[in-house]
Amino acid sequence: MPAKLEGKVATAPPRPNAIRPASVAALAAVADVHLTRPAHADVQVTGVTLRAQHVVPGDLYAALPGARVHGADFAETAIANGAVAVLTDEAGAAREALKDVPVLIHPRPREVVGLLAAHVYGRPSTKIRLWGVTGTSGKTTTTYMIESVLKAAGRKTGLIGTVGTRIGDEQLDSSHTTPEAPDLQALFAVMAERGITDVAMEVSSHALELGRVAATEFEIGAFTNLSQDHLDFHASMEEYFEVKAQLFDGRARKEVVCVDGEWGPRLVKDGTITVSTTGPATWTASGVEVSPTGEQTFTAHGPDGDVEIHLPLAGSFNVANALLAIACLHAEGISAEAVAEGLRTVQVPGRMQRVDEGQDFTAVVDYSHKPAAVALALDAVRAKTDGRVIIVLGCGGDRDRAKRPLMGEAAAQRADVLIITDDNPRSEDASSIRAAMLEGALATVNRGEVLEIGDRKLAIEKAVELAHPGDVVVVAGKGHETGQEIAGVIHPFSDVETLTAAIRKAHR
Ligand SMILES: CC(=O)N[C@H]1[C@@H](OP(=O)(O)OP(=O)(O)OC[C@H]2O[C@@H](n3ccc(=O)[nH]c3=O)[C@H](O)[C@@H]2O)O[C@H](CO)[C@@H](O)[C@@H]1O[C@H](C)C(=O)N[C@@H](C)C(=O)N[C@H](CCC(=O)O)C(=O)O
Ligand SMILES: Nc1ncnc2c1ncn2[C@@H]1O[C@H](COP(=O)(O)OP(=O)(O)OP(=O)(O)O)[C@@H](O)[C@H]1O
Repeated sequence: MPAKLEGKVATAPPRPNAIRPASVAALAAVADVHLTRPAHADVQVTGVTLRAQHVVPGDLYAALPGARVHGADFAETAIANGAVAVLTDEAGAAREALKDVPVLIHPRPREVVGLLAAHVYGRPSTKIRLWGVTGTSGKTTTTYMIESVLKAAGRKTGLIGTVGTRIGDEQLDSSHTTPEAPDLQALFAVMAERGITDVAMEVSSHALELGRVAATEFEIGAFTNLSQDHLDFHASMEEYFEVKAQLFDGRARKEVVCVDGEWGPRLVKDGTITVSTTGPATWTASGVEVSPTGEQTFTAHGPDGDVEIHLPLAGSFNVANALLAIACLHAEGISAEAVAEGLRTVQVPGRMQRVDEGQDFTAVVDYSHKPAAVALALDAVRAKTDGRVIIVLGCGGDRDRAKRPLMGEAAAQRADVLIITDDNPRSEDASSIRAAMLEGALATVNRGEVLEIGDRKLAIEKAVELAHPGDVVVVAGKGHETGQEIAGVIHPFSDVETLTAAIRKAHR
């Protein structure tokens, strides 16, 4: 019985026009894998994909063993869509559906799929300059900063990350922060084909662990910070760190590391460029001033002198993100003028984004969905108000359960009103997620009151209703996202739109 295809399938990623076909025999040699049917050695492969629904004629279908299903369960669909060869493991190769196609067998096929895709698409990462940013928080923001400055410097840029993918000014949706290896290699090839010279990209720990950035050469590897997250996927913080550290094992020609906190210093070796907001480093900042609307000015001190920075983003952590971007850009010879200009105009959707309907309190949407980020976001708004801080906060389902009480704790310690609500419960019972957050919130010294309102729209409306003049309402967790995933179905939901509507409805 062929497996049931998933209803929710992300849009197929773009493919390059110019393809250099490779024979399955050549691919078997590249990845040093066993080819089951040498009689088919000349079959020509023109693309690679690991999603059966995205196969186009001429593709190698990578049927990977997954945590939920085996890719070989979808081989019939892949072949019907035109797959001419399959990469899989021994178990996959035994499937009846594969009896007539050439099969490349590897004990861990995920490890070689990136290499094969890079070969088929002509090693595209060597044709562009890749700026890779990893770390728990700040990846999106730092890549947006790098992209904005590179544009100001006249480069043709691409961007790959959580909010979306950009090829020049064309915007595509992202289903992952870092795409799967074949999609990523195809994307690099498309970007190179369209004359993109520089690509700022987020490198998630999932990507490093799952080989999504195999056969990818980075010009710059940058590290923001590490705090608790994804402990459903990584066994411990130490393992999580070791995975992040893979970006600094020779894959990048230049390494730039934020050494604030305990983890960054462990990545420093001879030649590492460092940045810090708290101690000595190659790049430091001084004279940080915050305007009433949260914009920041500061002086960045680097090896060749100072750069005056005006940043339209609130939060002290954005000074750290900016320093990291500045250090990367300086290492690549980008002028101080372009750095100042690009940072002066940078905008990052859903990150400390203000919603201003002329109301008498401040309203902010922020993508903070990790305990450390919640703490920093609340500290940042607290520093700017004499009023109360009200936060609407949830926690995702089917992800790191250990962080739920810590999210509740971080918020309850800092907010005058914490409204615990839902945020992508996915397949889980939303009330049990809220209960775990509540447990953390009630186990600490609360600054104020804690409410529980599951319905996110009602929770946001309640926050607006409770706000007094001069207060700050923070709607945290979803940032730029446009949907709420409940029981496998994505319901349209935007924090910015909901907050805007709530303020208008309340005539504030
Ligand atoms: C832990 C993780 O990342 N898992 C990814 C992994 O899942 P898996 O190996 O278990 O695969 P599976 O779903 O069992 O499927 C097995 C094989 O069958 C294929 N298949 C499966 C179903 C189908 O209908 N058709 C089909 O072809 C799949 O493509 C796959 O090759 O491979 C799948 C196929 O690409 C991914 O969808 C899946 O991402 C899951 C859904 C996910 O949510 N990942 C998140 C956590 C993630 O990667 N996040 C990071 C960033 C996190 C952050 O920084 O906050 C990211 O880079 O996005
Ligand atoms: N350097 C930083 N240190 C701590 N918190 C940060 C930092 N930069 C951003 N944040 C917080 O994290 C939130 C997400 O920021 P951003 O999207 O840039 O991080 P990210 O690493 O891309 O996150 P994700 O991996 O979840 O996509 C922000 O809204 C802010 O609250």
